[in-house]
Formats: sequence, structure tokens, C-alpha cells
Amino acid sequence: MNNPIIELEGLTKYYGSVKAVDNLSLSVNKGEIFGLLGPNGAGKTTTILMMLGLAEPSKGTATVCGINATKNPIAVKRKVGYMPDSVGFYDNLTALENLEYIGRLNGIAENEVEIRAKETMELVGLGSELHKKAGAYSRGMKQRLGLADVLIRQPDVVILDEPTLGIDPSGIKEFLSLIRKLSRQQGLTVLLSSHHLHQVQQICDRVGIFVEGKLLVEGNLETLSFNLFGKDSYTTLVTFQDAIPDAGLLEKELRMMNGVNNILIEGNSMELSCEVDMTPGLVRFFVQKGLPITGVHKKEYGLDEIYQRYFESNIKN
Ligand SMILES: Nc1ncnc2c1ncn2[C@@H]1O[C@H](COP(=O)(O)OP(=O)(O)OP(=O)(O)O)[C@@H](O)[C@H]1O
Repeated sequence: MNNPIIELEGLTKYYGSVKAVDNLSLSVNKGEIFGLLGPNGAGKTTTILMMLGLAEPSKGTATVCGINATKNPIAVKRKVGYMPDSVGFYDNLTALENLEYIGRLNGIAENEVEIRAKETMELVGLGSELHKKAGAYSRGMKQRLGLADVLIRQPDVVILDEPTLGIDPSGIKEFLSLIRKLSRQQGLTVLLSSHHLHQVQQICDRVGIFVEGKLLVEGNLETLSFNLFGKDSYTTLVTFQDAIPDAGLLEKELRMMNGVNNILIEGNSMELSCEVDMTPGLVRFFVQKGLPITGVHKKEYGLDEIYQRYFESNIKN
């Protein structure tokens, strides 16, 4: 069921003559993790700033939690937690002291602030590092503390701008699964801006691809892949022990099968593009023909291919 919590309508922003965001309409549902993808300068940060009421749209509206962000920026900031790519802390204070400070600034009562700060640090996996100086935290730990900084305000929406910048691969994995867990457990809506396709692919329910201020396309991976690759959405790659004998005859027979669209034979391998996933039937067919199969691989179109395709076709237009 759709329950939009972020609604952007015809959102447009000019900086002088530069159109940073071009007529953007988008809605994100409660509890969804939405990935905002695009190269440098695509307009992601400008869009986020307009959602937070920190930049004024030239045209259109940004509504978050039912609040018009331009007209009521303070009310929006109470509902939305924003984590920039790099969060600053007081290096000579402990992590807990930093978080308590943020808590107080956000109006948490004195008798509650320590408990809330400790609970939040536990939540982001820093329960055993409470008393370490923030200056001695690693980049990955700082990002977790940045997330705690956002979460202690109990927001309905969390906006993360390149949250994994500078974290090592295992730290990235942990950070992303933490975000996914929090979103699922607490119904938190997350907007994640990034140009790291693999990361976005790992945790986002839906993605929007931005290029030059325009949202080229949005949807979940399956929909995007189907729209782009259409009838060739399912590709099975089969490798045989030796070069395929009577390849022409075999190809003819395969083409008669319902659902097979395209066949590419190269040496001892064959790539079959199909309307549905025909892998089991194809394997049965080859086994019946007595062909020794050494490998079967179902090709999945990832965000890399999807992004590349949209990007290429946008440049050509
Ligand atoms: N304050 C500003 N004044 C003038 N132009 C700006 C300003 N901020 C952004 N722009 C321009 O607007 C366009 C979009 O920039 P924006 O920072 O929103 O993109 P982005 O997708 O967030 O990029 P990145 O991934 O590099 O952060 C760019 O052409 C940029 O140069």
C-alpha cells in the first residue's frame, strides 16, 4: 500500500543560469529505502537541500511528512535527520559526551539524555566504545556516531548523503546492513544518495537515476531491468566440455522453443536470452541431447548495466 512520506512535485532549482534540478517529481513511501543515484553534479545534494528547506526551489514543491519544506523548514527539520558525507564532532570529548551534547541541543531533558544517548549508541553498534574520545574514532566509527547523532532525534525520515565515503569494504557492509535493519525494525524511511551502484543495489527497495538534474527513471531493480532489457530479461549462459557439434541444427531446435528470443554461440558456450527464466528446461534439453555441460550461469542484470544503459541512451538523445 502506498503511504507517501516524501512527495516532490515539479521541483526545479536554478543557480543563476545553471539548472541544477529539472522538474523533479517523486514520491517515497513510509519505511522505504530509496536510492538517489547519479554522477557528480547530477543534482542530488540540491534536491536534498530543498527537502530540508535549506534551499528554496525555483519552482515546484517538496513535502516531507505532510509539511511543505520551503514554508516550514523548522518543522521539517524536527522530522528529518540529515547525515552529510562527513560529520564533525568535538575530538576531545568522548563519543558519549558528543551525543549527549547533541541530545541536549535537541531538547532532550537532562534526566533522559544519558540513557537516550547510550541506547542510541548501542543501536548503532558502539555500545562498547562509549568513553573513547571522538578524535580517536575511525572513519567507520565516526559514520556510526553520525548516524546515532541523527537517530537520537527520533526522526521519521533519514537522509544520508554518501554515507560510506572513506570507509573500508567490511565497514561499508556493516554500515549498510545496520541501515537496512533499522529501517525494517523501526519503519524508518531512508533516502540514500550515492554514486556507488553496488552499495545502493544491496539495500535499496527502489532507486532513482539522476543525470543533469533530471530523474531519468525510478523503480525497483526488477522493473528497471525489465523495462530496459525487455524480452531479453533472462539470460542463461551454458558452457560445454567441447565445441558444440551440429551447432546450427541445435540452434534451430532451440529457436522453436517457446520463450527463447536470442541465441549466441561462441566456441563451446551458448548464451540464450529468454522471456522467462528457462534455465531448468534448457539444461534438461542439453542433457537429453547427451551434451556434457560444464557450467550453467544465470545472468542477472545489476544496477551497473541498468545505469550504464540509461546513461548511454541519455547521452545519445
Ligand atoms: N551553491 C551553488 N551555486 C551555484 N551552483 C551550484 C551550487 N550548488 C550546486 N551547484 C551546481 O548545481 C549542479 C548540481 O549540483 P549538486 O551538488 O546538487 O549535485 P550532486 O549530484 O549532489 O553532485 P555530487 O555527487 O558531486 O555531490 C552542479 O552543476 C553544481 O555545480
